[in-house]
Amino acid sequence: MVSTNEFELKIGIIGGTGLNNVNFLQDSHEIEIDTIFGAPSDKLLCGKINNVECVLLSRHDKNHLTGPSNVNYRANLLALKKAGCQILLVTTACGSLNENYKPGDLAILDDFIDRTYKREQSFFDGSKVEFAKICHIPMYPAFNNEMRQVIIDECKKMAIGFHEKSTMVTIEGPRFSSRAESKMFQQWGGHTINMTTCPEVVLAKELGMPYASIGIVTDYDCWRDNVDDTEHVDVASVLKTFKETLHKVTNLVYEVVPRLAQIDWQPILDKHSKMVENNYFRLILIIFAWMYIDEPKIFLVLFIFQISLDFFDGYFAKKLNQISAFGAWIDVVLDNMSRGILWVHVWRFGYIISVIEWLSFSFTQKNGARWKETFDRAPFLVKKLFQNNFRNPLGITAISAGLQGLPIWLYFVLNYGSSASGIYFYLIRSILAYCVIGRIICLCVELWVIFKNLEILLDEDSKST
Ligand SMILES: CSC[C@H]1O[C@H](OP(=O)(O)O)[C@H](O)[C@@H]1O
Ligand SMILES: Nc1ncnc2[nH]cnc12
Repeated sequence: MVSTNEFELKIGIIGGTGLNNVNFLQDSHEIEIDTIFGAPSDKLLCGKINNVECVLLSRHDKNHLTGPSNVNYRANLLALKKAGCQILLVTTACGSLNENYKPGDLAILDDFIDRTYKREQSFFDGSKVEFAKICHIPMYPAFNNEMRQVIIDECKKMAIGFHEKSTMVTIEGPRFSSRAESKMFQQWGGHTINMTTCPEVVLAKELGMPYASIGIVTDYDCWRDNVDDTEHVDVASVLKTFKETLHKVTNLVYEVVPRLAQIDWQPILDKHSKMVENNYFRLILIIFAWMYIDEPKIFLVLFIFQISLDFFDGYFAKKLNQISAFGAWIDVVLDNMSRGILWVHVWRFGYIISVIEWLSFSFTQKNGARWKETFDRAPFLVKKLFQNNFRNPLGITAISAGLQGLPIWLYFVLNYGSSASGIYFYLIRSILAYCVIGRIICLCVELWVIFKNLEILLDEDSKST
């Protein structure tokens, strides 16, 4: 039995250069997975190592036709997550920036220096509702220490030449470094150098997937003085050393995988379910607020409390790396529910607003690749609204004032507004006018989303008949 506490571990393994077309899984079969960020580098190979479920993905595809800058790292990680993997074990062929890290050695990464500049570094780029918030993910520790310790223990047992720590410098490539760069990276404290750790390690963190990387030192890059020019890195030398080292890596993975399955991963991955519990609490508050809708004081306390819970939940989720696609989804569901209750109460035709909100939500939840197309060709207003995750004057007017603020303000005016006089009267009316303008902007965007997606659905229907 390989699971602990009913938890069935599935390990995602990303094979780097030299491991492109090596199938070291038992009972394997291929599956194809698409993601909202596009297709991964290759089909996924599902199988087992010592009875532990694993999913193998070739980083550069089986034929190594995808260069390091063109790897769709987001799709790769999301596809492995979609395939049910909770943790990621990866390999990377790397150069050495330190005399002690010899070709043929293994380096267990513990830090990185990012020198890439052409890659998508985050799922949270504002283009997907599933990843709608801004995510300032902490990067210490970058690599999972439980996994690193298992790899280190197994290297010791197997008497493999290895290094417990390694700061990886990831360059953009595809070219190797110049000598001046290579020497500079040494001075920066880099031990090893490759072209793929970034943004892979960053994206794994964003998805909350523990990640460990085994570096296979294949060359001394080009910083060494007084050596023959033929001893500096080139693709042939990388592949030659890799070939000689391949058995070490696969043997190590065979030993590491069952040991990883003995770790109790549940508490480590539990951060996610904690967020779900907070959302249950929010749901209860919304239901109570609903029950007290005719008693404004109680209603407003409960309602504002659940909104602040949403705000702090989002804030701490980001700080504690507890962000999940489910969290983002349930957030919007609860928002729509609570607003729906208000709209129906404050206006006879309020249900129409709620229906429009739910309809546009249902369309933005569609994962098909064509959803992205709708945004690529969006009118100016829509693009502007989504810019910087709604953190722009138009976004704040539409989302904060129009979408969130207007129904609460209407409720407030309905219960307290009529007694206001003098400057308060004008203040209340001015805020109301600002919120109404925001709601009209929202309405335009929602209607655009709905009609654009209806157009796509009808188009798909007409093609299939
Ligand atoms: C073919 S040499 C350069 C290439 O090798 C490494 O690939 P990976 O990290 O996927 O093992 C390195 O990062 C470069 O992409
Ligand atoms: N010297 C090097 N620089 C960048 N990537 C590498 N992959 C293997 N060796 C490398």
